[in-house]
Amino acid sequence: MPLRIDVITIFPDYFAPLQLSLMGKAQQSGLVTIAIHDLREFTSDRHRSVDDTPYGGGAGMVMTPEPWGQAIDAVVTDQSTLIVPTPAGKLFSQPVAAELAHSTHLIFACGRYEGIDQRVVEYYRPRIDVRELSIGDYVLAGGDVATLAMIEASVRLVPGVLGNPESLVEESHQLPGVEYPSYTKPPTWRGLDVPEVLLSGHHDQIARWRAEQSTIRTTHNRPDLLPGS
Ligand SMILES: COc1ccc(Cn2ccc3ccc(-c4cc(N)[nH]n4)cc32)cc1
Repeated sequence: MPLRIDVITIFPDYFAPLQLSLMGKAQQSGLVTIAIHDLREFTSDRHRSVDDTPYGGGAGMVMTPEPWGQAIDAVVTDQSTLIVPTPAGKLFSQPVAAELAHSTHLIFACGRYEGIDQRVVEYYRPRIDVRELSIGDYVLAGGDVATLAMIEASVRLVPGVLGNPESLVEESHQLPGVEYPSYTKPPTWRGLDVPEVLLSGHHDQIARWRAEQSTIRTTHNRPDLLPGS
């Protein structure tokens, strides 16, 4: 059963990259189907408006609920998971990507302006799985880039999408800490040599060196990922 993804956005062109590379191959292979929907197709006024002023005052505009209700109703089933990117959401992570990779149907609601009227989340929450997700503690201009990141991180975990599933085992965020540094040819580049141990053929020494390098890198860059932190 392929993973179906429906993306609802006012900027469909943001999702052209999903036709390229691994994401494109995943769709051609039939493992994943991705459909992009323009929210403005679900408006009913002459100006195809999707936003209005916020109740309670405040800067900016808020996206009105009805176009979202029409758009989500057009694709939702009882198997759907509705994902709403937002700076206020739970943090997206590799474990969350793995969960999404094993879903049946994902609907991404890509907001803009200051976000989407909260009643959209409130309306669907009793009916289907709804997840408000952040991709990090910084503020984007909308949910589109967050959706691209979450789709890429999740689809690459769909069984069969990655040619070599072996590469999933060692990568960062699956094992404690971050991955060790990588090197390839040439053995010397602008006077810089590849660490000798990697050319030695001693696989247990290489494994030990890589584990040490992972700990050094994690301690320096991501002490929060160290065991017991
Ligand atoms: C209340 O403050 C703001 C609220 C929203 C915005 C812009 N914006 C509109 C929709 C939307 C969806 C997701 C995100 C987002 C997600 C992450 N991790 N960073 N930024 C940002 C979004 C600006 C400010």
